[in-house]
Amino acid sequence: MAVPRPSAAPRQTSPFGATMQRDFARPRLLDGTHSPHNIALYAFGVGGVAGLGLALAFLGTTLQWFGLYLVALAVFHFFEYEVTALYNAPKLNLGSFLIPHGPEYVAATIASLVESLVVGFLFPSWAQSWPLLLRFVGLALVLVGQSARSLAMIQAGTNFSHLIEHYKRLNHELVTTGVYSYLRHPSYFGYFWWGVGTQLLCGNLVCAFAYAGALWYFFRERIPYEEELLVKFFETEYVTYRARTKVGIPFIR
Ligand SMILES: C[S@@+](CC[C@H](N)C(=O)[O-])C[C@H]1O[C@@H](n2cnc3c(N)ncnc32)[C@H](O)[C@@H]1O
Repeated sequence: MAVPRPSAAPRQTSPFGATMQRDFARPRLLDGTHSPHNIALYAFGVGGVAGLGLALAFLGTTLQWFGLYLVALAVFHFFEYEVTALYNAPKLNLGSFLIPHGPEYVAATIASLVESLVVGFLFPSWAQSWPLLLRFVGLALVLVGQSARSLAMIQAGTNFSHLIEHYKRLNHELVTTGVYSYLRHPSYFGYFWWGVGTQLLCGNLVCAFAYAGALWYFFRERIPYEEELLVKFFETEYVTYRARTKVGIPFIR
């Protein structure tokens, strides 16, 4: 999850990196990347995860809470794509689904499944003793986190990008209104609390701490790096804006 410093001439890579560059000026759905086959495949994947989650949750299985996590996961990825399609169409490509999301992300999802399985089948009394209140706190965090993230993407519009931009585009404007008037990184705030919330919802004590730690470390590295670039882009305008806003992730200022 380490993020290179600007001085290290960073280049962001992603399984979709090359496509992302190429797609920038193209109309969506009219190129090979957005072929009906590819769209169908991704929609099937997201829908399948949501369906599996709903089945686990509502058929009263041992993995019922993990099932709700799968539903939250499917909703998250669907919104990443759909909000980009509606509010940031020039940057839309299949990478907008944010699937896959990197090896750490896959490992985190598997870890959550493993903990849910171990606790559910080997220590069922521990699973039953997990306070319902904590599950509701988790659900509330998932809802707040998802809303903050989607709202940030909507309000930032074409100023939002899934990858950090290293050069200022002519039409890149500093967003300081709406949710950005309180939080200067609302999509990161949302993702952090959403992630922690999913594990409280599952009743996964180890993963709740592990997710909080990993996400905290990731954003503690990423935010100063992104802000260094934003100061270069917007100079005193960003410095002033930074001084009057919060991050909303513990111990990151
Ligand atoms: C993944 S988005 C995250 C945006 C923001 N950090 C957040 O959490 O909502 C990263 C891109 O957003 C841009 N960005 C971040 N804050 C911004 C702001 N207040 N106004 C305009 N662009 C911003 C950065 O230049 C970067 O290319």
